[in-house]
Amino acid sequence: MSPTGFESPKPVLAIEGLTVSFDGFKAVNDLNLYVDRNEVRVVIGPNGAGKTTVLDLICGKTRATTGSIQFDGRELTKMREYDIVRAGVGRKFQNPSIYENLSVFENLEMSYPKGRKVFGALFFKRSAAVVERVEEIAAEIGLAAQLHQQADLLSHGQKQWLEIGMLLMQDPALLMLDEPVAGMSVSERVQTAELLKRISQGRSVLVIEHDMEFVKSIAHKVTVLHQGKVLAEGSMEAVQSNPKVVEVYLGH
Ligand SMILES: Nc1ncnc2c1ncn2[C@@H]1O[C@H](COP(=O)(O)OP(=O)(O)OP(=O)(O)O)[C@@H](O)[C@H]1O
Repeated sequence: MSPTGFESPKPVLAIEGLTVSFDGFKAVNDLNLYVDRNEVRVVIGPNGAGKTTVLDLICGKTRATTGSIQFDGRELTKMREYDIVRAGVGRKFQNPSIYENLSVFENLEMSYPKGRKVFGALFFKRSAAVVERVEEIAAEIGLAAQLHQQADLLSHGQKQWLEIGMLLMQDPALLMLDEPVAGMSVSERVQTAELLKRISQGRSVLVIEHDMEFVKSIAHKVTVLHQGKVLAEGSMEAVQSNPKVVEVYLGH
C-alpha cells in the first residue's frame, strides 16, 4: 500500500510509442495502449484502422518499426513468436485452426504445454494430469458432452470455442481474439460472451470486434482505433456518444 492508500495496479500490457511502417505507410502510428489484469478490453474501429496489425505486433508476427510492448515486465518487440507464447500470450485468429479429423479431446490434449521431460513412472501421472486438464477446459468451453466427438461435426460456434479451449490449455495471462463471434448465431454470441466473462477471471482478454451488441456485453473498456492511433477510449457509453467516434465509425 502506498502512503496515500492508493496503489495504482501496473497494467499487464503496456504499449508505448508503437509504430509500424509498411513501405512508408504507418499502419500503427505512435500508439499507446494499456491493459489491466483481469480486464476485457475491446478494440473497435473502421476497416484498415490497424486493429489486426496491433495484435500481429503483440504476438510477434509483425515486427515494430519503433516503440515498446511490455508484457508482465518483459519487452516483447525483440522476442520470437514462440517465446511470446511461452511468456503467456495466446492468440486466436479469425479462422479456427483446429484438427477437424481429431476429437475434441485430442485437439485439447495436443495443446497441453510441452517441454516437460517424461520418464517412466512419471508418464502415468502426467497423462492423468492431462486428462484432468482436458476435462476441466472442455467444461469451461461448454463442450464436455462433445469430448469424444470428431471436431468436424461441431457447429461453427463450437469450433470457435474449441480453439479458445486449445489456447486455454496453455493458461495464457493474455488472450487475444480477432472477431470471435463473426458468423455465429445469436445464441452462440450470448454463450461466447458468457465464456469470455468466465475466462477473464484470472487473465486479461483483448478482443477485436465489430458487433456492437457483443462489445457492449463484454467490454470493461473500449479503445477506438483510427489511422493507427487511439481516437477515443473509455466505457462503451462514453465511446458511443463521442462525436469523433460516430463520425469515423459508428455513424457508418
Ligand atoms: N503486411 C502488410 N503490408 C502492407 N500493408 C499492410 C500489412 N498489414 C496491414 N497493412 C495495412 O495496414 C492497414 C491496417 O490494416 P489492419 O488489417 O491492421 O486493419 P484493421 O483495423 O484490422 O481492419 P479490418 O477491420 O478491415 O480487419 C491497412 O491499410 C492494411 O492494408
